[in-house]
Amino acid sequence: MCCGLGRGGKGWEGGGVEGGDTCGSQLAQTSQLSPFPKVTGDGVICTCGATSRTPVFVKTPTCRTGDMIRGLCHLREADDTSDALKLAAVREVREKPGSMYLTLVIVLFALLLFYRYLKENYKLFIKDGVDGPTPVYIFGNLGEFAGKDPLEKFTELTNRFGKGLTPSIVVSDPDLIQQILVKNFSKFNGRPRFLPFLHFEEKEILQNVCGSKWKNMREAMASAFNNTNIQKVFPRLLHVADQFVDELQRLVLKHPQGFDIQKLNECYALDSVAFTALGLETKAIAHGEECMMLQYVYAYDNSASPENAASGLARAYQCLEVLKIVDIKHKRLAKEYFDCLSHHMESERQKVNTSARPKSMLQHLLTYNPTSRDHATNPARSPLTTSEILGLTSSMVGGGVGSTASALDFTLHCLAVHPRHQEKLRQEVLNVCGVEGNFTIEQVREIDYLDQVINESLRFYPIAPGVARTCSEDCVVNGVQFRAGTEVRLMGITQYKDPEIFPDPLTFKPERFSKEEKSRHPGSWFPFGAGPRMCVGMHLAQLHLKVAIIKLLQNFEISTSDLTQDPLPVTLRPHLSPRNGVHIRLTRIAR
Ligand code: HEM
Repeated sequence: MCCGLGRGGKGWEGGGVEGGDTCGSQLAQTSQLSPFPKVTGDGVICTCGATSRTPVFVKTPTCRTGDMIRGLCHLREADDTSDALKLAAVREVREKPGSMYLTLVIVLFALLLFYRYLKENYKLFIKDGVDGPTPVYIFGNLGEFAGKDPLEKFTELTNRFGKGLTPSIVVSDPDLIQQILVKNFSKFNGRPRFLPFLHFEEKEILQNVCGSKWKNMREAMASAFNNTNIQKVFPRLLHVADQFVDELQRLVLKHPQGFDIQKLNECYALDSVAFTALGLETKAIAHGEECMMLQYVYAYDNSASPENAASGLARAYQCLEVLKIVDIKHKRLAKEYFDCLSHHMESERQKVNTSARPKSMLQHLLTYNPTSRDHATNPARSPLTTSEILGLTSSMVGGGVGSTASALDFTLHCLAVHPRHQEKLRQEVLNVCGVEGNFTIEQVREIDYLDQVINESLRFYPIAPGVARTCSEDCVVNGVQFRAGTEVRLMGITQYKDPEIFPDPLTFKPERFSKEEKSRHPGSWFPFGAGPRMCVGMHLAQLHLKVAIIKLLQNFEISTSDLTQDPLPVTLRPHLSPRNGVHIRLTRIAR
């Protein structure tokens, strides 16, 4: 076990998809308290002007940036002033030697207090017996992550400090993971802030809320994603998948030597999530990047991505949330996007009143009304407010689009570079679903090997390399001390490459997920999270992936192109995504 990484900078947790942040609860705790006692009053010499009585410039910690700049300007002015003024200043200082000394003593005392505070804080993990890299005051272990791939750094730290606990606190022990996510969920039910630049409406999304509000919203959302509702929206999914295949056909004619399929996958993910879950036709496949909703998804993901330096810093230092003002594009798009969702929600509300049965998850939410009996047994259950429904609607787009698109990217890449597995899968697909045309949801669920291929792709390229929770009360789990307020990161990625859990981990072997070989510790495989807060859209997501893959395999052979890179270079946006696109070549299967 180890501890003490500086928080922020590099990290991942997207649309509910969490990852191994470069984190450090030591730093987190440092930043929660005001670092300096406020030192003002007569005779205190500072750059703030307001409290200064003399032209002597000493930077005190109470100064804000603006004040500092102003102070520095004063200093420059002072340099240029006449000797007479300088003499006057010196005289004034000489006249008040007592106040000078007093100021110095106060400043030194404040510095001493601050140093002791830091020292105590940075001993926290040592006291609790949690081993880890030595943190630097203020910056934690942030420096160790500078210019490095955060996933590789986490793996290196796990190797250095063993499986168990690593920074802020990162857990990679299957038993402890299971305990935290499932059995001790009541003490670890919150999720750390992963979107530093939230705009007003985004605060109500499921990924961000906690406590009884989360419980009520989650129950409503879980009931909207039940099996019956998923079955009802299945024909819509087939419809979007047909558009996906039509567009592929066009791209194959235009680029017979291969093309980058990443953007089209994003469009498919948005159109399918929006049409099935919200009953909204976004038409991203038709309009591409001109689609406003797609632009919003990019901006939203970017605002949580470590690729975005401003938000990376704001994740590390909460006070830097002010940098949100530079996130202008995201702000503009968030407004347009929420206006569009509100408008759609109202029109769906009209349809609910006129049609007998809800047809999308959104319509289910609009009619969600826990009975008074439910309310008596569980007071957290209450009808949803309009802004909660809007928040849940947005959770589906924010949580579902980027992650589904990335999962499709990686699975198609794996099929392109492993033609033998692709052929085996195609044979199963054709046997069950036929060589062309539509199929039923039951047929989709029959294709076992499809599950295995998707799981193995998620193991190779985990969209969510880990998930995160916040500890709500001091507790000891499996002999390990957790303090209230600590952020706990549960790492999957280190286990997915562990030969003791997944033998021969660098080989793509879907069969390791077959029923015969499946038995493994539940805390060592959780691509959709685990416990009460796991991905609420998992079943729908799997269906989206499967339908696209089936349609594609019915129509095309997938192979590599000259630009294919294997393994695929990846990045965090904030979930794991291909960094330079997904270059494949498709060949139409002749019938
Ligand atoms: C392959 C695609 C997907 C992957 C890999 C994925 C993965 C995840 C993960 C790892 C979490 C965090 C779970 C935890 O903290 O234990 C999560 C949360 C969430 N996901 Fe997904 N997800 C996918 C698709 C979807 C889809 C299609 C939707 C909705 C339509 C969705 C909606 C959500 C929501 C709302 C949450 C937050 C749940 C909560 O906080 O209660 N996800 N997802």
